Amino acid sequence: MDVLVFGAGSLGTLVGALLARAHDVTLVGRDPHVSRVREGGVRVSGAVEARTAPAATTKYDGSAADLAVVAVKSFDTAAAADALGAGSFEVVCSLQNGLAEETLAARLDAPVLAGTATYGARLVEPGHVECTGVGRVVLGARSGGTDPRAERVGKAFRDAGIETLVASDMPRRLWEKLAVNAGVNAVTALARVENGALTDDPGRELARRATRETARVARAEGVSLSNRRALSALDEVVTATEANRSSMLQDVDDEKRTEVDAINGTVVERAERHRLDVPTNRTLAALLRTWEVGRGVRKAGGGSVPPESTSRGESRQ
Ligand SMILES: NC(=O)C1=CN([C@@H]2O[C@H](COP(=O)(O)OP(=O)(O)OC[C@H]3O[C@@H](n4cnc5c(N)ncnc54)[C@H](OP(=O)(O)O)[C@@H]3O)[C@@H](O)[C@H]2O)C=CC1
Ligand SMILES: CC(C)(CO)C(=O)C(=O)O
Repeated sequence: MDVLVFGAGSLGTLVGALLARAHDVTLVGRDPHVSRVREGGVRVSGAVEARTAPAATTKYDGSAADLAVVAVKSFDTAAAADALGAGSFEVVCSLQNGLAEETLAARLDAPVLAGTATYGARLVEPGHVECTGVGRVVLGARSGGTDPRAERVGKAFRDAGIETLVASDMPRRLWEKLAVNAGVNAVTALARVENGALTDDPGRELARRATRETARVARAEGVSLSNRRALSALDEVVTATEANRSSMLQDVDDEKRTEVDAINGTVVERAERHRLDVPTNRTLAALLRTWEVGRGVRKAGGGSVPPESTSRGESRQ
């Protein structure tokens, strides 16, 4: 398969380097990383060890490929879609957090698959990515059900030794991941703690509230995600990743823009469409946006301050 990986940062470089064990891969990223990959390939260390030599470029020239994997941060999704619009692909697959598939599908002619990744990745230096944890890629049709293109992409990932599941319930899986990220990422980033701190109160209860609210919004969107399932996913992730600094905490550590808009911000925005109140997500989003404005990584005025609590509080099903 010819594969284009758009967004060769931590996750894109890991997935692209692993895919290059079985496929022709081109990474689209930034210098000096791209120059280093061109000179000496990619070194993968940590939980997976590999050395591969994908092609790399800083500017996508519109060449066709069988598959485009999108791995930019959520706030760059629309720009990535616009750049990819110059090319032609049998299929495009996002591995980003949030609901990026919707943005891609709205802007691209090519069919778009939904995907999630629980592999951990960290770009150590140009040309060198660390796999901080072997997880799994789950992908499938955006609206659920089966899609032969998803089967082909799943096989391509497995042929390259990437743990991959092709699923027929992607809407639920995307919302379940969003519900976990809404709880874990914002709370750990604001409290500056590893994920394991959410094993105990008060962090545990705060994360659970954000997760419950998200599951409620998912159901309003027609996605079958019970509170029990979402909370059990939250517990599982907190236990399995207790030593992790969440991706949002890492962004805060590095004083970089976070994915708050795509995570808690999306929950708030979708809740408003259904006239639901999600006070915990609203407050977490406002605090993170306040931090972003304060650090100068976000323009002032973006996002609203939460109104005083209303009587329509979260349900506790
Ligand atoms: N890292 C991880 O372990 C995991 C990440 N994810 C998700 O994957 C997504 C990516 O995360 P991550 O890899 O950590 O993010 P990174 O910031 O490390 O990687 C994104 C890369 O894409 C580059 N990029 C953005 N736009 C362009 C462009 N137009 N042309 C070329 N390069 C571009 C960015 O460069 P620049 O910064 O200079 O703009 C950056 O190097 C996120 O949604 C994240 O939540 C999911 C699971 C695990
Ligand atoms: C699963 C979790 C919460 C692991 O830290 C994650 O997805 C993230 O940090 O973005």
